Amino acid sequence: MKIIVLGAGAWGTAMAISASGQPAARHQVTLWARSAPQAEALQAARENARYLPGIALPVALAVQSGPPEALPALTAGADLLIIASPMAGLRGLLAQLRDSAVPVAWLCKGFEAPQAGAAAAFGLMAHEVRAQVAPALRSGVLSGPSFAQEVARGQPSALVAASEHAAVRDALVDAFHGPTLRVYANDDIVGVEVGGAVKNVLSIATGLCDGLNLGLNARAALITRGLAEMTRLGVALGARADTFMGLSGLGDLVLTATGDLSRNRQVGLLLAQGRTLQQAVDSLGHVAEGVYCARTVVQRAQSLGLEMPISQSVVALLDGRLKPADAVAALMGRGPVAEPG
Ligand SMILES: NC(=O)C1=CN([C@@H]2O[C@H](COP(=O)(O)OP(=O)(O)OC[C@H]3O[C@@H](n4cnc5c(N)ncnc54)[C@H](O)[C@@H]3O)[C@@H](O)[C@H]2O)C=CC1
Ligand SMILES: O=C(CO)COP(=O)(O)O
Repeated sequence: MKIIVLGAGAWGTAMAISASGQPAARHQVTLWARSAPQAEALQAARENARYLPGIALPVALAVQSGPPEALPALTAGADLLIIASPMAGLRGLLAQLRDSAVPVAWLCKGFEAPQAGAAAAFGLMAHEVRAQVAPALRSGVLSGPSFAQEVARGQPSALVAASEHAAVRDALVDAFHGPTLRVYANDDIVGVEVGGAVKNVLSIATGLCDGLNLGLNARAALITRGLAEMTRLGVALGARADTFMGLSGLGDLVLTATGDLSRNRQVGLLLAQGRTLQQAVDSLGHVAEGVYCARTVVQRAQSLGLEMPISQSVVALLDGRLKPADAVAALMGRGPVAEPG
């Protein structure tokens, strides 16, 4: 297959390495960076020293750059396009690809920030952005528990490919399923996207919990009640409940709530140490999507009449309305609730 990965951060680079194959070549893969100097640095070092240091690019992996306006021409002969930008870059890239006949999948996990002058009062899921700017595109999402460093090193991982189009799901399985990476198919794109977005907010909460040394009981309670929150929002938005017991729900939540490679978890750990949000974000050098989508998660829940107490506490913390210890007190001080619920 001819695959073009748009976005040369940690995750785009890791997925390009995985599809390209090492040592045996698998697919014909091009990694596109929006900045020419970044593409030149990648090409010269054959390594993404800025975003994924210490991992060599496969010999067969091509690197390109160019203005986004050139993407329709660059991508015309491909079999599959992968958008690997943060959520903030999705709308612009989809707009460039709106007339493409090539299947497209995005890797970003979050809700888009509310757009100035938009009809909707709150931010959108990725497939809702696609419906606005590229309604004819055949598209989907690839998500699930997957730290870039581990996938790039060929350590065993599993992902979920979600799309309403069987052809898109099949293209993603053909492109990425292999000896070290399993790709499961799912037609519940709402569930997979909600799982990928909300787990980022919950990872900030568990980072905070661990940074405050609240203990393993507290972390298990946060993960479990967080999963209930995530499922409640997803089902209200049209997802199937069982999707949240899969890779992009429980799987990604467990990974990023407990794994120190998670940038969102790192934000929580740093806030617990008394760093400001700005200091925490600046020290990462990578995007932590939970910081940008937490408010939207809560707004969408409130617009549906739902409570998401953990996510609401994260928003209050990010906004500076609550100090870490007060966020814990607010959660523990809630009245009794029946389970499941
Ligand atoms: N790093 C990981 O392990 C994983 C990340 N993801 C998701 O993938 C997305 C990207 O994450 P990373 O690659 O880790 O981020 P990163 O912070 O390592 O790199 C972001 C990349 O996107 C580029 N970029 C930023 N704004 C852009 C725009 N407007 N248009 C085009 N490109 C733009 C940057 O130049 C940079 O190359 C995020 O939504 C993240 O949640 C998903 C699974 C795993
Ligand atoms: O989504 C991820 C792994 O599945 C990466 O999580 P972070 O963005 O928190 O690093």
